[in-house]
Amino acid sequence: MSIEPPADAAAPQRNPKAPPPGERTTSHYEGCRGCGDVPGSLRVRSWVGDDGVSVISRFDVLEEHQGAPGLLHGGMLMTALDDALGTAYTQVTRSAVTARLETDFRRPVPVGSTLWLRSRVDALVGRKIYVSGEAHLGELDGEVAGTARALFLEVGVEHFLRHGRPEDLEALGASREVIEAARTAR
Ligand SMILES: CCCCCCCC/C=C\CCCCCCCC(=O)SCCNC(=O)CCNC(=O)[C@H](O)C(C)(C)COP(=O)(O)OP(=O)(O)OC[C@H]1O[C@@H](n2cnc3c(N)ncnc32)[C@H](O)[C@@H]1OP(=O)(O)O
Repeated sequence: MSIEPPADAAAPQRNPKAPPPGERTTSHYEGCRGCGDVPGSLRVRSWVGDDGVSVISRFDVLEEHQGAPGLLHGGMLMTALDDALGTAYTQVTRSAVTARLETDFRRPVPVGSTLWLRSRVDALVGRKIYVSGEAHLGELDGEVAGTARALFLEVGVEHFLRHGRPEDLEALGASREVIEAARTAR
């Protein structure tokens, strides 16, 4: 399925409630293995870009992220890109999940390096959010190690209530009655 935004799609507008340029973005979920502060997380950190719409993210590549000897696992790079692109859309719209993520792996990434990612929303069409980004080696204008394009689909809170585990959602403040009602809803 294509994830090319329609040529006449409206340019995304910045959400006035989003943090200002330069400010650190908050993790969308503390338990996230991309950006949460939990064991096993890649600990991707993000900041709002100078234009107030793009997002800059940092990923420090460690031993535990290897795929081949001394080199970053491709799936880990995809996780970092998914998270960075997901953070970019939260600057302009409500919650959404990744429907499709396309990644090009352009350069091997050595353990011990830092990746700087830049991501932005390209278009919003109904529930569809088209996002793209690049991962640069060492600095923001460093060599491009990977590029990604993604389609996120906006979902309501009922998506997480219906498909998620009750104990995780209760920890976020949802009552058991609300969770059960959402799980049994058609
Ligand atoms: C008290 C509770 C509080 C909870 C708070 C939670 C806060 C969280 C907030 C924010 C999260 C940010 C997270 C960012 C970072 C991490 C991102 C991830 O890892 S997400 C996990 C991985 N992704 C999934 O698990 C999706 C699994 N898939 C689905 O659930 C469905 O497939 C879904 C929702 C994506 C779409 O299902 P449909 O039934 O809603 O929609 P349909 O009808 O299938 O598609 C709508 C349109 O989109 C196109 N479409 C769908 N999938 C496509 C694809 N793969 N490629 C191209 N087009 C696609 C279709 O062709 C259709 O297009 P036409 O309207 O006909 O033009």
